[in-house]
Amino acid sequence: MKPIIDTITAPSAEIRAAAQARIDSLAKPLGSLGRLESIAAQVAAISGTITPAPRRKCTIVMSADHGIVEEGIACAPQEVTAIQTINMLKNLTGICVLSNANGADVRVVDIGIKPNISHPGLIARKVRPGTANFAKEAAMERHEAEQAVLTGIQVVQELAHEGYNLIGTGEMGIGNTSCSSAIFMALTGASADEAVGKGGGITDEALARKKQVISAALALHQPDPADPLDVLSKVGGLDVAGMVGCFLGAAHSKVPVVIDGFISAAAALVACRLNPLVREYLIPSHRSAEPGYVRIMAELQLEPLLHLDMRLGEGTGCPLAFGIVDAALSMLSTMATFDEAMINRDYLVDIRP
Ligand SMILES: O=C(O)c1ccc[n+]([C@@H]2O[C@H](COP(=O)([O-])O)[C@@H](O)[C@H]2O)c1
Ligand SMILES: Cc1cc2nc[nH]c2cc1C
Repeated sequence: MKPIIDTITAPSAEIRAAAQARIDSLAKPLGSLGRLESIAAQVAAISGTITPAPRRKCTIVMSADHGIVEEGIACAPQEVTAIQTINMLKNLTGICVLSNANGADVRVVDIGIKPNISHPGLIARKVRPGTANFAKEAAMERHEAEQAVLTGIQVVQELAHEGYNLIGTGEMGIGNTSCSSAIFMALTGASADEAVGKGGGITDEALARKKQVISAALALHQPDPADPLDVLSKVGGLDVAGMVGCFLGAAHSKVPVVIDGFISAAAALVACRLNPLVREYLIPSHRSAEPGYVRIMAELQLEPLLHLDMRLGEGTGCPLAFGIVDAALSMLSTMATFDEAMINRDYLVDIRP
C-alpha cells in the first residue's frame, strides 16, 4: 500500500495550461462554459493529452456490513446490505438504472458482507464478514483496514487495465453513515451536531442516540487524527476503506475519480490525508442531503456539480457526473475555435433594406 501512496504524482501542469489555452481559443466568451472548462482542463491534465477521447466509465460499489447496526441507529435491517447487493448484480438498483441511462458500467465488490453471496458478476474480495460494533470494540484490525484499502487499489488497477478511464465510487452498507460521521469527526474535530445526520432515514430519537453512540465511541477509542489507518480500523468500515483504496488507486493510475455522496466524501477525505495529491484527481458529483457532506467538501475545498437533494448512496451521483465530464471533453476536443468560426463570416448576408 505505502509504495502506491508514495508514488502518486500530480497531473501535468503543462497539459492543463495547454488545454486551458485551447479552451480560451474556442468560439465563446472567455470562461462562459464555467465548470465545464475546469473539468475539461483537469481531465486533460490527468490523462496527459490536450484532447481526451470520451471516457469509458464504471462505478465501483463496495458492499459491506457494519457491526454498529446493533445500536439501532441505522436506516434498515442489516440484511438489506446483502439483498441490495444481489439486486445490484441483477441490474435492478438505483445505481444500475442511472448507469444504464448514462452509458456507464457498474462493478460490485463484496469487501465485507456478512453472508456469502454466490453470483458470477460479483467481485468476491471479502476481508472479513462485516465490522465489529465500534461502540464496544475496534471496528477491525489495522491489517484488515490495510487489506481493504489495498483491495480498492487493486480493483481500480484491474479496471484501468480493462480500459476504464473514468471511475465512480459507490457503496452499499447499512449503517455506513455512522462510521463515515465518526471518521470525519476523528480526522477534523467536527462535532456530532456538525457531522451526524439521519442517514437513510431514522427518527429524531434515533438521531440523538446516533450522535451519543458515535461521540462515546470516539472517546473510547481515541483514534489518532494523524494516522488515517488508525481512524479507519477503530471506527471505519470495510466499504469506506475499499473506497479509500479506489481514490488512491485512481490517482496512482492517473484516472479521474468521481465522489458520490457522504460516505464516498468521507473516504475521499481519508485518501487525501494519506496523500494530498489525490485531491487533484477528484470530481465531486452531487451535494448529498446528509448534513456532514458540505463540511467535508469545505475541508477538501471542492464544490459539487449538482444539487438534486439525493441521499441514496450506491454511487448514484457518479453516472450523472459522467455525462457532464463527457460533455466537457467533447467541448475541448470538437468545438470550433474563434479562428475556425470566423472563417464563416463569408456566409453572413447583409439583411439591411
Ligand atoms: O451517500 C449518501 O450521501 C448517503 C446518505 C444516506 C444514506 N446512504 C445510503 O444508506 C445506507 C446507510 O444509511 P444508514 O442510515 O443505514 O447509515 C448506505 O447503504 C448508503 O448507501 C447514502
Ligand atoms: C432499500 C435501500 C436501498 C439502499 N441503497 C443504499 N442504501 C440503501 C438503503 C435501503 C433501505
